[in-house]
Amino acid sequence: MSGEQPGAEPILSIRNLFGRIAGQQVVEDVTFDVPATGVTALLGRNGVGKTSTIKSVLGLIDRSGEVRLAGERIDRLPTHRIVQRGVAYVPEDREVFGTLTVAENLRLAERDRMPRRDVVASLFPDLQARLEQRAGTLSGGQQQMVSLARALVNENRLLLVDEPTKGLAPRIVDEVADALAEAARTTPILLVEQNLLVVRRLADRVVVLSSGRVVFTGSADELLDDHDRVQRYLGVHDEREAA
Ligand SMILES: Nc1ncnc2c1ncn2[C@@H]1O[C@H](COP(=O)(O)OP(=O)(O)OP(=O)(O)O)[C@@H](O)[C@H]1O
Repeated sequence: MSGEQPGAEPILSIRNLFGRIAGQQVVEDVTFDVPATGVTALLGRNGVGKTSTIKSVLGLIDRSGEVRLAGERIDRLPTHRIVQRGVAYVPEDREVFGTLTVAENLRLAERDRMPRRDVVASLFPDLQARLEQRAGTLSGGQQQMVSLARALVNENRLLLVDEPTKGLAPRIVDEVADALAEAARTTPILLVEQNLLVVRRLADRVVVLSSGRVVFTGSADELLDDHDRVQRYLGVHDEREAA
């Protein structure tokens, strides 16, 4: 957890964001900030629009509204320009190149002149032993490590990470959370996460969506300590049930 400086400029500022998929409104007038340090968790029941919100920020779906990265408007930029400005995306379902090796997957992601291979090696020692293995033959947890490593090999200003622990065994969930905690020491993260134990461990702030709209913003502890709210917004009693 980090102490946010009061009044510090947010790394991401979202105002009145709308997103559409196939003519359907899936993000409706969403407004929130991501502070310049720590982890902000984007929460909500299945299908409320968490992934669509991230995709709207990145310009991966049709969107309107105002999005600023450290004060600079990015809502009219194409996705590759947003990524070039230092926004990394770790999509849901990993999306590694299955027929390529781990090393090839990592090399393709290198954007900086001095890629941070040492950071990746120390965060994911297991991958170092598997550099020549085809990514499609890795376990789900190992593929998630590749997906995270592809983001962390570059220096970023913001990480957008979508459900990184989905479907993983508890021990692997801990490893992924360890890597995110380490990454968050230097880079702010907007994290979509269903596992509330992970949210409790990593997140400073939470933003809760319902039907494409923001229904709660506040500290992670404020939400998670309020079991009625957790039940109402997330459909589970507490973080143990959600895990
Ligand atoms: N490609 C698509 N075509 C049509 N509808 C879509 C598409 N992708 C998402 N949607 C719809 O948009 C809405 C928001 O989906 P989204 O994936 O953003 O929700 P989510 O909160 O991330 O859900 P989950 O937690 O289940 O991943 C849902 O009603 C979903 O069915």
